Amino acid sequence: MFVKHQTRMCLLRHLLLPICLVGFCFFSVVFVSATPQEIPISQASPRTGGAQSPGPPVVKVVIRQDLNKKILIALIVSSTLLCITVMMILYLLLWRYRSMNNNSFNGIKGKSDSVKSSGSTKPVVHKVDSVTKGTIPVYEYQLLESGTNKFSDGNVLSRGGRGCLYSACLDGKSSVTVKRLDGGGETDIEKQFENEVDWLAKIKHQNIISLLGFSVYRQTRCIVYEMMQNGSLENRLHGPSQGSGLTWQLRMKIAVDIARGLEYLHEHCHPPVVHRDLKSSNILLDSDFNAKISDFGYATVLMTQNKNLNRPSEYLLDGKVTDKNDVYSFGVILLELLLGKRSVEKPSTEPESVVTWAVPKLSDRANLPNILDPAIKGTMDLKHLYQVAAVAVLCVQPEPSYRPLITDVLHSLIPLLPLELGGSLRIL
Ligand SMILES: Nc1ncnc2c1ncn2[C@@H]1O[C@H](COP(=O)(O)OP(=O)(O)OP(=O)(O)O)[C@@H](O)[C@H]1O
Repeated sequence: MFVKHQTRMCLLRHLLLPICLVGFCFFSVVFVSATPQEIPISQASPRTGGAQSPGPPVVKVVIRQDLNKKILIALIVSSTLLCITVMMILYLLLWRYRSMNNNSFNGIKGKSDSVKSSGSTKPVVHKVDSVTKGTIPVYEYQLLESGTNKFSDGNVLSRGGRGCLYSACLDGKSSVTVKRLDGGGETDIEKQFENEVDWLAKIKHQNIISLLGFSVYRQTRCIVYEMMQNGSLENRLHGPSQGSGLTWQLRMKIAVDIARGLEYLHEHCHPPVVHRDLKSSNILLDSDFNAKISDFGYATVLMTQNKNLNRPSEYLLDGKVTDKNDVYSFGVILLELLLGKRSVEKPSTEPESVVTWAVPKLSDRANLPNILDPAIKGTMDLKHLYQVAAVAVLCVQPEPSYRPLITDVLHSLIPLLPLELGGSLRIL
């Protein structure tokens, strides 16, 4: 409503000048037409007595010079009117073209007609109705531009396949993360952008990344998220620190956090949501190592290509997507946490999935301590280790129906996590 009102006001403002000019011309015409057209000159003879003799005829004298002047005025007025009408049409067309160009986005299911992000340089944040419920702040592009030092290289957190991620300071205090996607007209990027914003606008959970807002400017789409200071789980496990900062307990906390986020998607969202792109690079860690699931770009989009080898084979075969797909991906992450190996190792020849590498070895649990991530060797109760490994193997079963529900996974992990980290394990 607010945005519609604003649009109407803006239209009125733009039309005011032409309306005034037309009004002025209209009154000029009325005024000219209201002046006498003829000047009658009567030459009546003096009346004598009661007898009335027919007087001489009234002579109407039309002054020729005056007539010419009126024709001239009429011509000027009509040509001015014509000019103004043409100008008004051109002006309206130009205004419409400019507003379409500045805000060509028709996504978020039509809601972003309301996105008025480029008209002014004022750093204003509007709140508009989200797709379904709640509100999503719409940031002015200029605010994001200044918050990221004009999207400078110094602010780049990561360069992804679909765009760059920047750190930004929007209110002068806390920092946020801005994902900038260029090529918004391309349907693939547009769809992912819409998916991401649509889903995150609806989903609010402690273990799912928070959407702070978005912006649409020409072909550029930006999504603003909360800052996750400890980056991705992938980077923590396989980056320079090689998992040394992640203790056994912290790894269990991360596993439980992910399972909680997934349980929310599968069991508490109506209809259930399948993430479809769960992997360690999409698990983000905040300053307290709380894990949150991110990247909902594929949450409902049917994939034609499968870049993610974390995904189970049936995904490729018949394209059916069930919540068990996410359970498989969760199992892969659990194996990464236990073994410290990447989901897909890329040696010189064939890439090998951690599943095909680890599952045969895990058939004999006595092998487990030998293949465990060296960073956590000897730091946990062996019974707990076997239990977690058994859960991981169940999750990556080739047959989806043999995999457990994420809620069962969660409830088998909670007793292994200390009370102070959100589990139910009491350490005496
Ligand atoms: N909110 C955030 N706070 C801090 N770092 C983040 C945040 N979001 C993403 N990152 C970092 O940026 C990396 C890339 O994230 P992004 O979502 O841009 O990936 P992507 O471009 O979708 O790549 P891919 O398609 O391979 O998943 C993450 O792995 C993480 O390290």
